[in-house]
Amino acid sequence: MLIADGLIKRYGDVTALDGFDLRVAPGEVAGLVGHNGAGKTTFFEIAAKLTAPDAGQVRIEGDVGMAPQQLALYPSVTVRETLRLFGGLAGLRGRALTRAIETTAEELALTGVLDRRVGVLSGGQQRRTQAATALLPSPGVLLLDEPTAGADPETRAALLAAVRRRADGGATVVYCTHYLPELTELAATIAVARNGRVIARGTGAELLKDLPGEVRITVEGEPEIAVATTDPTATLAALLRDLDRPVRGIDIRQPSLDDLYRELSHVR
Ligand SMILES: Nc1ncnc2c1ncn2[C@@H]1O[C@H](COP(=O)(O)OP(=O)(O)OP(=O)(O)O)[C@@H](O)[C@H]1O
Repeated sequence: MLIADGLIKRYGDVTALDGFDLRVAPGEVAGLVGHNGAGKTTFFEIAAKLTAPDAGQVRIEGDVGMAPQQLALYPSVTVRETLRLFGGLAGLRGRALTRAIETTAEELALTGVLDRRVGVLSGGQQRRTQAATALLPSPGVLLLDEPTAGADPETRAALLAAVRRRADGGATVVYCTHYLPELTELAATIAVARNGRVIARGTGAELLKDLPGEVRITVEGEPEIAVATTDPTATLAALLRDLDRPVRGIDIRQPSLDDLYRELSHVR
């Protein structure tokens, strides 16, 4: 469980967090989205106790595993040594540590590179190694800051599956991304951050409920008609009733997470 309550964090005259609240339950993946500078990374740093808030608090049950946005790995040691180090720091020893390294390497497709030095790995392999350091000890709380940035589709799929598996095993996960379809794949709830606060929170369906979709109709000899509506079926029926020319095409577009994001961030 993770509860952040009224976090405030200032850097000089920049207010990075301005009353940031977030509650995430065990077994839940909360997708944290928001514009550059919204305060997501600052929240992670406070939750992981890397920095202290000026006000407010974070309550966490269990250990924290964090994959920071910037790769933070030692280039001159092997992947296996890296995982040994992080697993050891999390308290794993002996056979339990060896088994955790093997399982995590397997699920993140790192088995073939376990004995290669981190510095010679591809960007995607380094990304997976970074994620593995956080996932390996199966911590109670996972903070993942854009873990799939620059990852190819296979890497992305492996990472998402591994994250979902940890949540299904009871972990509390906060997953930061600018790539919204990932949140659907993760069956994540959503927290939208803006200017240092969480301004919308819920499941995708809850947040999309009041957002308009669009109905488009092409009628012979007329320009296309496009109508924004929260009730596409009723709107379509009304439009069809009033038309006296043959219809050439109908397109109904439901609102998407991208629309939600644009609406809430006012990025147009
Ligand atoms: N150590 C720091 N010193 C000064 N300012 C900082 C520091 N860390 C963050 N900030 C500022 O705080 C604000 C929030 O930054 P933060 O990195 O938390 O945003 P973010 O939502 O993670 O952005 P991004 O999507 O770009 O990763 C920004 O204006 C940033 O410049």
